[in-house]
Amino acid sequence: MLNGTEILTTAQMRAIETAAMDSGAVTGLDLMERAGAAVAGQIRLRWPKPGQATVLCGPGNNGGDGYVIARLLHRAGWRLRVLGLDNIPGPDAAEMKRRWCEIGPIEALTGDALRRPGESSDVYVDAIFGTGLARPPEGAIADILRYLGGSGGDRAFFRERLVAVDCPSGLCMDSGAFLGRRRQPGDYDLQARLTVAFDSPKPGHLLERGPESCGELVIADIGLQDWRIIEPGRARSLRPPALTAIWPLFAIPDRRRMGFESLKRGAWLAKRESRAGHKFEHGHALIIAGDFGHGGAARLAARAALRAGAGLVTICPPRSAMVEHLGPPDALMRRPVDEAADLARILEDKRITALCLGPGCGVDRAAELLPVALASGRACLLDADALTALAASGLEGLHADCVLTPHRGEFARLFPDLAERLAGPQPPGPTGDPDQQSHDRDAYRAALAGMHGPAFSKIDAARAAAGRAGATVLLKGPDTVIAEPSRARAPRLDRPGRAAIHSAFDVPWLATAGAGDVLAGLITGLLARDLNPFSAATTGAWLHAAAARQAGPGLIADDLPERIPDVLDQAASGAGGDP
Ligand SMILES: NC(=O)C1=CN([C@@H]2O[C@H](COP(=O)(O)OP(=O)(O)OC[C@H]3O[C@@H](n4cnc5c(N)ncnc54)[C@H](O)[C@@H]3O)[C@@H](O)[C@H]2O)[C@@H](O)CC1
Ligand SMILES: Nc1ncnc2c1ncn2[C@@H]1O[C@H](COP(=O)(O)OP(=O)(O)O)[C@@H](O)[C@H]1O
Ligand SMILES: [K+]
Repeated sequence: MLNGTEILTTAQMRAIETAAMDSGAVTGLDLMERAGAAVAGQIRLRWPKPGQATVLCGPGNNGGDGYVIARLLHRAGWRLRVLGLDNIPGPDAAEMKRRWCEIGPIEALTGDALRRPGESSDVYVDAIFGTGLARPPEGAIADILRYLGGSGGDRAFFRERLVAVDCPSGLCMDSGAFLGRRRQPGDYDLQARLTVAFDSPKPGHLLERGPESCGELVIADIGLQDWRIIEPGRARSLRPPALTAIWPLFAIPDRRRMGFESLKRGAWLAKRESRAGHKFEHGHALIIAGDFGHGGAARLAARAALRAGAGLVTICPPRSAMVEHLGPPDALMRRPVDEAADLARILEDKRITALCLGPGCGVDRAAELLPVALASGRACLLDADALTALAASGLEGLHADCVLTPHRGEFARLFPDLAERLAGPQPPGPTGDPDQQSHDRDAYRAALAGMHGPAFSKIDAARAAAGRAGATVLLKGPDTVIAEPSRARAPRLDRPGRAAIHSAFDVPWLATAGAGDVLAGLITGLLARDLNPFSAATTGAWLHAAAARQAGPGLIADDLPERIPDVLDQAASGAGGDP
């Protein structure tokens, strides 16, 4: 299991490489040789018997890596076909290309060459584009990428044989979107068996289409440690399905420290054990429930808040629905809340440290109670109906101790413009595929021409939302992103708050009714225990997925809180890994 570590944006990665090269301690050629050697080594590990490899080299340094890989595989006894472009790449890639040319020929990088009958290879190395992808692939290269993605009917063939250098080409490493393609899974998206990335994962390896497209992800050390901090003992190889990590991410390259922050979960647990504290020292969480017949969601949240270690948890349905909450757990307290004044009265008790509003609440009731909840200044977890109410009120009254936990639909209600950007860039035409939309081809090309740089990512969206809300935002999904507002006194665009990705692609059974309510309860319990909003949200996301992992397929939301003790036990003993 992978422990929490840093991810780097492509800009940060470039900053580190530049710092390393500027120091004079390492050259670009050295780095390229190491990168190529890492990929060739991983290939030889998986295919111990030398076979035939086709290496596809693009116009930049990613292609340079490809020429190194070809040379090293050739030296190891492989038969090589190298397809490349007739361009003059940067000096390092040009030198690697020259060294390959002393060994063998370069064929033109065209679909026809790739498709030539009788030229089947055991391994195809995709060294076309890496971090330098600046716009959607077009023309012959787009054709090649579609072919590798199975447009010739060979999807399974390439999925077994494709090794991507740094990333599958066309994937935007800052967002996990295929540039110029639909954000949803598309036909012929590249799917590699293995991706070898350098130094650190990038957001695109973990978000959206990245995990599926990359296949097994190996992070190769190319000796850039001195220009960043590496957490001791960190795992360096991972399979996306096994990812459970929290990945703090900072936007500002800082050569001394790239911003890793251990969540110190072990220490946090130990602190709890060592406190000879009264139950109130572990906080008191209030869970607002809805009308009769809708109490299940709030009860799931309440159970989760108890399991997360809140000292006390009180559920607050309307008086008419109290009877629905008379069953277990007996640890749960019950108090009726019919209207805002009732809630205000309960909140006069200063020992109440956090509230959860939204699950099963009903939009009208959430709208009525929201102002009192927010005005109380208590830590507030807002989910489900509270988010709908919040969207209608224009985010009014939010403060820094609030955590919003929208899924995509709720996010779109709260931040329609951000959701729209996140759904794009959408090339014109119903399918967005120029081959299927020939009448729209000109418009498509015009749109592509205007596209530069990384696509707007889920991290960008969550960060912008957190900045706007002045609160922590957890945007749900298999690639949950958590962002906090800027902690700078005056919010600065170039200094956003922390962000983390929590990857749960390996537990698709978590997408089940009520799972979100449990997450809301876990985070509320942690808020009640005085974790700061960002830590509560990241820790809650981790606990949630870890519980789902333990429960396995067949999970229903009710199972999740019951798994928490085992998850905590394993985390405390180190067996479950420190997220
Ligand atoms: N910078 C370094 O020192 C190192 C870089 N390495 C490799 O270098 C890669 C980054 O290299 P580059 O920055 O040269 O970038 P890439 O090789 O990823 O691609 C950049 C080139 O492709 C062109 N390009 C971008 N999008 C295009 C499109 N849609 N259609 C046609 N051409 C397009 C650019 O104009 C540029 O010529 C990394 O991913 C990694 O594989 C490694 O060798 C390690 C060391
Ligand atoms: N494919 C998936 N794999 C893993 N986790 C997922 C997946 N889809 C959704 N989730 C997680 O499941 C939970 C579902 O929450 P939500 O959408 O609010 O559902 P509900 O309202 O039914 O509880 C969230 O924590 C989300 O991150
Ligand atoms: K690549």
